[in-house]
This record gives sequence, structure tokens and C-alpha cells, in this order.
Amino acid sequence: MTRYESAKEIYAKLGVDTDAAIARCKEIPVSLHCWQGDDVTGFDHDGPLTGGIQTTGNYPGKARTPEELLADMDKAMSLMPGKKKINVHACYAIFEDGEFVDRDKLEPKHFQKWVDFAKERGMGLDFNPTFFSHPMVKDGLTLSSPDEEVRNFWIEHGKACIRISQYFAEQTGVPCVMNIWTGDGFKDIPADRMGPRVRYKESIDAILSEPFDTNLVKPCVESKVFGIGVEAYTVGSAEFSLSYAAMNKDKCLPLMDNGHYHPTEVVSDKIPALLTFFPEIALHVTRPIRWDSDHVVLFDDETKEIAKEIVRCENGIDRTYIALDYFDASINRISAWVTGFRSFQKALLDALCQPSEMLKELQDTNQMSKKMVVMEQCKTLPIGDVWEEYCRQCGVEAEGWFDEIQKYEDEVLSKRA
Ligand SMILES: C[C@H](O)[C@H](O)[C@@H](O)C(=O)CO
Ligand SMILES: [Mn+2]
Repeated sequence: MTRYESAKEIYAKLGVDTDAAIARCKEIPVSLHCWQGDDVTGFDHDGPLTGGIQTTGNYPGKARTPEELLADMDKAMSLMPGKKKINVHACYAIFEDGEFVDRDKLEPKHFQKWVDFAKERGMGLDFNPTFFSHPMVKDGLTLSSPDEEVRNFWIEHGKACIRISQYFAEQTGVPCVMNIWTGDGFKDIPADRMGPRVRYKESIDAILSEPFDTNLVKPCVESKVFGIGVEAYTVGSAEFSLSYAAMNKDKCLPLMDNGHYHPTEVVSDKIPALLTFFPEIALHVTRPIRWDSDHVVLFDDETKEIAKEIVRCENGIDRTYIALDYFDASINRISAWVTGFRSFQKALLDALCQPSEMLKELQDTNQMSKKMVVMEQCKTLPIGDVWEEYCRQCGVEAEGWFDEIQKYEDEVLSKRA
């Protein structure tokens, strides 16, 4: 008997069909963020990363060109099991032959290489307007700026991104999630908290007035509690963003990033709350340490709970758009990509292997002692053996893949200046 066959029997005693769990896990798309590969730099500017987020570390070998980034992504994806989408930020536009257009004038053709890359690999694309690292961020503000010229520039950027998202979806045949996040806010206590929020609302309204097919483009608003340099107040707070999405349910989704809340709040508990009201939601899965530090996602308790809620909620898998969002510049960036993606895959597989129906029945019949005992028993079930079988079926190694990363570092990354 193989280890997987033995594990399958153990899970079956709890009513869990591990073959079905493996088959389901293979079909859940998880969006891989391009920005882990170059510390959120992009290709449309030379300046530093600014606007409320920060990468730390200076590990050698960062991708410097589109060719390097796409090659690194390919290497990373070759080591990941499961279904992928690719998440692109607008600052990753790829211009031909010295051409440059500013963000308010971007067109689908500036992302054709991303479209070709995704199509060749049978993947969908997600998209993000880039409201940071740009001179038109004035006094830390974009869509909520009191300066009409600034607001209009960013509104035009948002509209351009809607058109690009529509193109992505049409080209790939997969809906494109377009996430609006700005770092707009203030370092110190504002005198007017409402004005910026009213302007932010009106600016998002203007962006979403651009025509698009709601079956193809899924605009989202991502909230945040605070950012670097905007510690006192962020315009797109949780209440603002959730209210915006709720009032515009026909064309906008709420996006929760689990690094964007007070440290004792958990996104796992917010998922069922939002799925009670919204037909669809979106997630950025990250790992905050004390703050929105964007550490690499691990197979830790909250990651497992997030996956469990996606799996347990009614049609939660089909109603939740999952994306990763972290950036660690202190370690091998490809290893960071792979570790985070594999950790979330493992969490999804673990969630699919839980005896969720039985546990729910125990809760509904108030058998709380037994529920606790079974939940504890589940923690030591042989998920590692199911994971190994999942990886085997997906054509990747369960363990030992770091050797490939080391080889790539020695042969490719270490040659980069
Ligand atoms: C690069 C992303 O847009 C960014 O990480 C955003 O989603 C965020 O989470 C900012 O803290
Ligand atoms: Mn995020």
C-alpha cells in the first residue's frame, strides 16, 4: 500500500474523498502577482517604489527587464501545482522601440506581450491600475486629490485600465479582475476626513462609467487601514471600500487583503460575512507580521482558515477571486513566489480534505465537545501524503524543488548585475 492509499483510507473514515479533493483543487485559479519578481518596480519609470508600500531587502538577481521577469515567472510556475492566472500591474506596460506613453494614455497594445504570454500558457489575466510611484501622485493623493488636474489624470488612468482589462478578458476568455487600490491618505491627523472620501467616491464612479462587460471585467475596491507615511488616515478605509462595493454591487466587488486590517481582525471571518451579501468577492492573500509587511504566504493557521472559509461557504470557491499579494526582496524572489503559491495550494487542498459537512452537523446539533475533538483530530491527518499525490498528478515535485531554484540562481540570477 502506498502512503497515499493509506492516507486515503484514513480520510475516508471521516467521510472525506481525497481523490475528489485533489480533482477540485486542480481547478481553482489562483492569481500570481508579477510584482514579486522585481520588488514592485515595473517598467514605466526609473524612480523608487513610493505611495504607502515598501519592499525591504536587496537579494541579488532581481528581474530588470520584461524578458527577465517573464522568464523568472516561467521558472517559478514550472514548480507550482494547480491552476494559475497572472496578475499584472499597469506599471508593467511593455513599450516597443523607445515608445513611452504615460499612464493616462495606456492601451491594450502596451500589454500585448503579457496577453501572448498568458494565452500561450492557457491562463487568464488580472489587472491593476498603478496609482503609485509616479510624479502625478501629489501630496500623497491621487483619486482623492483636491487638485482636479491630478484627479482627472488618475481617472483617465483608471478608465484606460478598464479598457485594457476588457481586452485581457476577451483575449484569454477568462474574466479579468481589475483592482483599484490607492495609497491616498495622510501622515498626520486630517482636518477634513470626508472631503477626500467624497472625491474618491466620485473618481471611482467616473472610472466605472467607462463602458465594460460586467461578465468579463470585475472591478474591485481594496481597503487598507494604514500605509507607510499615511499612518493617521487612509481614504480607502474598510468602511469606505465596503460601502462603495455594496452600493455598486452590479459592477464592483469588495477586495480584502489580509494585511490591511487591525492585527486582531481576521479575513477568514470576514469571508462568510461578505459572501452573505455579495455575489462575488476578491482576496489578496498575504502574510502580515505586526503590520502590512507583505511577507511570503506560508501554510500557517490564518492561511488555512482563509482557505477553509472559501471552501466551506456556499459556492465560495466559484464566488471568490483569489490572488496573492506579497513582495519579499530579502530572499530569492523565485523561491518567494513558489513558496507562497504552494502554501496557498496546500491550504486549499487541506480545506478540501476537511470533513466540513460532518463538522457543520455537529455544530448545528450543538455537539460542541465532539466538534472540538474532531477538529483537533483533523490537525494531524496525513495531508502531506495527499499533497504529495496532488503534486505528482500536477507534474511537479512535492519536495526537493529548491534544488531547481538554486540551479537557476547559479546559472541565471547570479549573472545579473
Ligand atoms: C501592488 C499592489 O497593488 C498592492 O500590494 C496593494 O494591493 C496593496 O495591498 C497595498 O498594500
Ligand atoms: Mn493587496
